[in-house]
Amino acid sequence: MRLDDVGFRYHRRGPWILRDVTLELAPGRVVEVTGVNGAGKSTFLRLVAGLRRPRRGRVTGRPRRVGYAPERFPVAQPFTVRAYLTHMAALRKRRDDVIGAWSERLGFAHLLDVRLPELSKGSAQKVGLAQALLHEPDLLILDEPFAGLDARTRDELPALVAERAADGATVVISDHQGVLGPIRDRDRLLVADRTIRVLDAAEKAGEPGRASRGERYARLEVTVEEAQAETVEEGLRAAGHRVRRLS
Ligand SMILES: Nc1ncnc2c1ncn2[C@@H]1O[C@H](COP(=O)(O)OP(=O)(O)OP(=O)(O)O)[C@@H](O)[C@H]1O
Repeated sequence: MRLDDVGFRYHRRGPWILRDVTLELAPGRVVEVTGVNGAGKSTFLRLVAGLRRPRRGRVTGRPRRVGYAPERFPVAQPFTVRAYLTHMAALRKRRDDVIGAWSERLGFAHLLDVRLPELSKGSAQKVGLAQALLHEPDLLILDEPFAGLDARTRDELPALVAERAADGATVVISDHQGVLGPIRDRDRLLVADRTIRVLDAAEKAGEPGRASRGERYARLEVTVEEAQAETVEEGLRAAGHRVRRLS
């Protein structure tokens, strides 16, 4: 799957959250998405999942079977866990017995008859994971899946992710807590300065790649008329500079 020159903002006149995003997400790879709070990781994952459409550029080659677990599973629904997952399985043309298998594996089988609003954060997270996994998606997207999980499930997750990838799926995950550590062979993307770049294997998040090769940088503050801001910003980016818009 590819993203070409993708740009996104939530509102027509709102600030750009992501711009000039060009990258490929390959089958069979685990891709970790890093970046500081508010950088745009969740927004990127929603674009990858197809829940948001880019305002600019194109997303092509998205696999048909997509599983997406949001950062917070929406519990404000009047169903039991079993009824909810039965519905999700039917939507995805899977038999009910996948529910038993996933609830055992993720350790919430004893909660199948509890209503969603009554679940703890961690248990709700597990139900969110189960609905994303039960149809064996070819593109699996997990937004901070480790938040609130108990240690047993947290330890199980890297294996689960590696299994999907071994099956040929692309797995894209934002991970604040470094739980993906056991998966050594993974790609890493850094969301920063309203765009996304691939991190070198040795590079740490937050360190500009070229600076680590000993180049020197200067920071300029440039003031332009508002009507020209976008053109100037685009011109600077096109010339290869890193640009951050302040207002
Ligand atoms: N639905 C929305 N409408 C308008 N702006 C939004 C919406 N969702 C996110 N944003 C804005 O987009 C920017 C990026 O947010 P996003 O949630 O993608 O970042 P993040 O890197 O996932 O952050 P965190 O690590 O805190 O979850 C933020 O400035 C946020 O306020």
